[in-house]
Amino acid sequence: MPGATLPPFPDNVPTHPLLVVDYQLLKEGQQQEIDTLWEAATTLGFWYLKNHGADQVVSDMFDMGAETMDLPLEEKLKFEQGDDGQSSGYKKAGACATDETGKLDAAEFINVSKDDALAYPRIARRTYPQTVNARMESTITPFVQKSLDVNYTILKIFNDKLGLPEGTLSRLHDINEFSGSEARCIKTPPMPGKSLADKAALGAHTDFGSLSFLHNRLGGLQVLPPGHERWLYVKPLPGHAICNVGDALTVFSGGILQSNIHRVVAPPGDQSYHERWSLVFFIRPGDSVVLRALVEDSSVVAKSVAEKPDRNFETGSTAAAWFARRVKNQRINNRTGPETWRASRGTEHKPAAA
Ligand SMILES: O=C(O)CCC(=O)C(=O)O
Ligand SMILES: [Fe+2]
Repeated sequence: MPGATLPPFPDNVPTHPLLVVDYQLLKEGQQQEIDTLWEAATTLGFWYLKNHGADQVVSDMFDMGAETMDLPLEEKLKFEQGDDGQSSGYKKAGACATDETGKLDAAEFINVSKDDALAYPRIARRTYPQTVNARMESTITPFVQKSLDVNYTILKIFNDKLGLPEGTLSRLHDINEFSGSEARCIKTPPMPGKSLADKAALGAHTDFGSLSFLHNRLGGLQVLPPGHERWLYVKPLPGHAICNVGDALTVFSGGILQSNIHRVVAPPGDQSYHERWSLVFFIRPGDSVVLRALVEDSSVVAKSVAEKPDRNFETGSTAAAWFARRVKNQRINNRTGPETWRASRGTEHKPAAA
């Protein structure tokens, strides 16, 4: 259960340290903090964020997740995301592949679209289980608003660093346009003694959108840092969110911002005997936005693209199509062979494409 006493993260497993960024100092415009953020975002693309002020609403979201996952499976399945590439709704464990061979994932989750959270009680995109509706105004909408605040603050800093005209990145993430932005609460059952390679809770991937604001209690998240051959755990730190860059920002910035590959495996050591809960808010570009490097808007981006002639930042895809393609091709019901998994990839397995 979220909030239960959990064994500590063991100190004998390989971890990757992340830079720590203080959100309050970012808000105050502290140059050193802005530079730390920039360093993290342009190298590994992952960092810890502290002093974000979201602890209470995160805890409430975990309660919402527990109430939802406690519903009978039959009830949850009425709200399944389906096989057409729609992300919002419930995803049962085992609905998605985690690799080319079609090995199944172990995580169930509930995704709530920011469009529904902000429009409630009007239905913008779809309906949800009653546990979600009951918490929409008290918990989910405040979490979405808080997460948007954090993400827009970071996007504004990236906008300046990339030398883009003021407001460019926020316009590409127009709050009033429908988008794939969503809140996700994930539950993974205990996986005691499971070999890590044997059971990925979530397969290796880059995030589809722009920025992810992640909260977890147990280990299990791993990154494969650029140039490394070994997966390394990211240790959860109390009160620290984990933030990471997604594919859309890599493309917009012409490869300056890094969207790094990651996965979720069984929590290490004694933690593997416990359910794993995590919570993410993903900000993604507006549905109509075409994913391409912003070369006309920034000489910094244009220079980066010119320096990477082997990479193609013209995806020819809108954010909506990019997102739907990736979601759809992970669904096991759509699998025809290894090509389906490959068709679900973003910037991670096709370095030549982005
Ligand atoms: O659960 C985690 O720690 C990470 C989840 C994740 O990578 C995702 O949902 O995209
Ligand atoms: Fe992810």
